Amino acid sequence: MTGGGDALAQLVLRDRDHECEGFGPGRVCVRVVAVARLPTRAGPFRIVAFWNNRDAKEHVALVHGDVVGAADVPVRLHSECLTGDVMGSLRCDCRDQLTEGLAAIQREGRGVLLYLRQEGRGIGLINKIRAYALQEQGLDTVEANLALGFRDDERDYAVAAHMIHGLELRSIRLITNNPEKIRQLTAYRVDVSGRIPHVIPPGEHNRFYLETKARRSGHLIDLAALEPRSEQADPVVVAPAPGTPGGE
Ligand SMILES: Nc1nc2c(ncn2[C@@H]2O[C@H](COP(=O)(O)OP(=O)(O)OP(=O)(O)O)[C@@H](O)[C@H]2O)c(=O)[nH]1
Ligand SMILES: [Zn+2]
Repeated sequence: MTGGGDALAQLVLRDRDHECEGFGPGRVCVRVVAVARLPTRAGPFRIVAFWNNRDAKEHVALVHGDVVGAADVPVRLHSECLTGDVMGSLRCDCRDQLTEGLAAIQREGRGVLLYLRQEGRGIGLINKIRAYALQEQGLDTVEANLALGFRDDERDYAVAAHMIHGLELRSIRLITNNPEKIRQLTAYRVDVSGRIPHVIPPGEHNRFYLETKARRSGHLIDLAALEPRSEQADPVVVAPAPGTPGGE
């Protein structure tokens, strides 16, 4: 069965009364609370919903193949980006990273994408839009966060680590360019047995953003080696109506 459904369903039963000392400074503890099939454009997944004891954020895992109890499982940690993931914003590379992350897991034949509700690298949607406004005045992404009184990256991966332990992944190959994710997960006792690079070619609007990630935030991205990508290349889904611009 796609997604190792039975083993995942068992986790819901296992976690009914789960309570541990928690992970990280916030002592966050999560429970697997629901599992269902999720056919996607990228292929078949199962979606696993997690409850946590600290806030109302509903984190989920998309699981493909048999992963419970497995080693060297490809794992992508995706941080929520409403503007990119949902609206197709070209200011960042998040939507392409999400699509490519799911595709990579399908190619590998198994894997997990954790969709983490860490909008704006943990500062939230309103503050991310404030940061965008500052970037329009010439600040880069790091400077904008600092000007708002935040660290350049407020994300903590304790919840992700607990989710990985909750799925009983023995070791993971992390799909990322961000060494901080590997550092934090390792500190939370996740066995990171390898790294799979996750580089999206730059487009016109996000080139400076990607350069800033490489230059200032330590991401392992060699932009010079990448061919530029043509943006807005998503095929239209609905054909223009006759009589409208672009229509018959
Ligand atoms: N504060 C802030 N957050 C942003 C900005 N642009 C994108 N984000 C957020 O950045 C997060 C994605 O993180 P990235 O730094 O792109 O990538 P990463 O996940 O750290 O690294 P990889 O694993 O290599 O992809 C999402 O939560 C976005 O909402 C920005 O200009 N300012
Ligand atoms: Zn984004």
